[in-house]
Amino acid sequence: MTAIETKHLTKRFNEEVVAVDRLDLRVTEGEVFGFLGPNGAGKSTVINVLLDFVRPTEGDVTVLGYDPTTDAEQIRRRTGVLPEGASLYARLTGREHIGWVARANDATVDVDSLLSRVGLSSDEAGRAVGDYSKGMRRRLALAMALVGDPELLILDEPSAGLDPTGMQEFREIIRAEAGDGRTVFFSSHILGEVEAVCDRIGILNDGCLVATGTPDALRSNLDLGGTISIDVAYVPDALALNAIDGVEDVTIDESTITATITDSTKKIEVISELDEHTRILDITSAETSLERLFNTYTSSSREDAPAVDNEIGAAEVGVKR
Ligand SMILES: Nc1ncnc2c1ncn2[C@@H]1O[C@H](COP(=O)(O)OP(=O)(O)OP(=O)(O)O)[C@@H](O)[C@H]1O
Repeated sequence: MTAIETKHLTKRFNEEVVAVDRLDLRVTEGEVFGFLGPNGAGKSTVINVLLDFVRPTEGDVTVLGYDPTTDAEQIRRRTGVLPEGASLYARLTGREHIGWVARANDATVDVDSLLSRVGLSSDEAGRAVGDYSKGMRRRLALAMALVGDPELLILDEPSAGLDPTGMQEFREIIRAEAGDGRTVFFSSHILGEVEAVCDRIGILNDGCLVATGTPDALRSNLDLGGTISIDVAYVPDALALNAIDGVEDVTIDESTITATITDSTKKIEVISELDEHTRILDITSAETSLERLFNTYTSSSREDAPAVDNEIGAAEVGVKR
């Protein structure tokens, strides 16, 4: 079943600002969907529309089968939200925060067990939030979003401001909470975060969805290739690697030859060419990072964004379910 669907969703704030432009998006129930885009791409606006904090200018939206403009209450009851700048009260303890959210939502909750799911010990739960680290605050805010056991979790930039260890811990918690069929929709401009956690990614640029798919499928669809580094016994005098179509930037560092491969099928030609002229000792091949893929999609202006080719208007390149 579909957890989130938008059809031709457009949000204009005024004549000049088109924050979301004819967005067609489908998130399946139970998947972890990463909504990725640079600052100002329109991610928060979409989230605000899903929760009826902002009304669309045009288009249709359903969340868990409900229309936010008429049934926002139903959606909010079934959805846990971690907003970008979730505010906490310095004098209240972690436990008191959870109790307060539970009362406001009329939910029963085992406070300590919920807090331990996000990595806050019973001892920490009793401390005032003013003493919490950034990571602890973020984890508490996530626990608040989990009160009531929501079907859908919407996380807006969940790891903002966390250090790499904090981000890693947060990723693990999100992955664990995504079990049991819960849908997770989270926005980020940090590619590594999305790549590590999500089943599927949608890349938003200038209010338009420019690609959707699994991280692997997005990478292979663009065939951005990667690099190959080959350790050789000696570097041959004449090397014709640059002459191979799809091979660029050949560099030699002592006995290591490295080349950028823009067409991944050409790796084997590079190896054969070297094998003919020297003795190969070792081969290291690295695929293109999703970083490059992200840059490829988001560095383009709306006019020259990569072609889109499916019924929802973005390059859907495979769904892992
Ligand atoms: N209330 C508003 N009034 C006018 N313009 C707005 C409003 N809210 C957002 N915008 C504009 O809409 C565009 C999209 O903003 P949005 O906050 O949705 O992007 P974002 O992808 O969430 O960015 P970030 O990662 O920086 O939070 C931006 O140009 C922003 O300035």
